[in-house]
Amino acid sequence: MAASLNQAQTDKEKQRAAAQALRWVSDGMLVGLGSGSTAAYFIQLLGDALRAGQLRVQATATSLASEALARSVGIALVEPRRGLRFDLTVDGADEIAPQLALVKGGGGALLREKVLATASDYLLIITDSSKLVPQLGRFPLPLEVVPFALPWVLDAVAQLGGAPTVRIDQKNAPQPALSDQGNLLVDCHFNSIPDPAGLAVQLQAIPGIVEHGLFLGLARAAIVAQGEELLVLRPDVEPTDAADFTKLP
Ligand SMILES: O=C(CO)[C@H](O)[C@H](O)COP(=O)(O)O
Repeated sequence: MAASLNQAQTDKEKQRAAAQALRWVSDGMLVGLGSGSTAAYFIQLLGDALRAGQLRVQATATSLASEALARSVGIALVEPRRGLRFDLTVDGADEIAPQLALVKGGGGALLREKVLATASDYLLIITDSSKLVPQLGRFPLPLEVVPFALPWVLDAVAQLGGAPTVRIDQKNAPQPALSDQGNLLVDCHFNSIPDPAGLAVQLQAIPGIVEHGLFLGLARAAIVAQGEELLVLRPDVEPTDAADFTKLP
């Protein structure tokens, strides 16, 4: 695992991962745009490439913030519709464990992120090295929860050992943070998640949880910047130097 980095080093890694991801975008693709700071770097670079006439793509974003950024950099957006599938979705992550098991939703966009990941032929994750973990659970697992169901969801998650807390809107404390869909966000402090698939089944069975932040079996590859290295991680494949790839592996 990487030594801890300062903010400037982390930002540099995020930018390098995002720049590599741009090399995997082909002309004419329909692209899903992720959320968070690493995805924002990618959206900006994609906008640069479009304005320079190097690429033509259309996109859909996983959050209102990413949608606004995409518009501002000149990316043509398509609305959700039946039959719509994405060639590639590029998104960040809060944790990456072996086999590309992920925790996502630190930015509260987990529902739309999972919708687009599932509607994509290729989910590519881009992160700095701090996101690599041997096991999921150190980062609090986010849930999107229907407000009416909150008390019972908190009881049920506490019984699973998740030590749930309702996320606060930092700009409007002590008001709770709301997702783009107007739902509440609950962060679950499991500390370690030895059986992510089993936990996902248990969470899906709790009424009122609209979505959880475990992304299992969805990512096809992750580009992880680690200092000067750029690694491509894939399930069941040894990490590879990103320089070996100029298109989707
Ligand atoms: O899941 C997410 C948002 O819901 C983000 O992808 C995740 O929080 C990573 O963010 P960042 O790139 O800022 O580290």
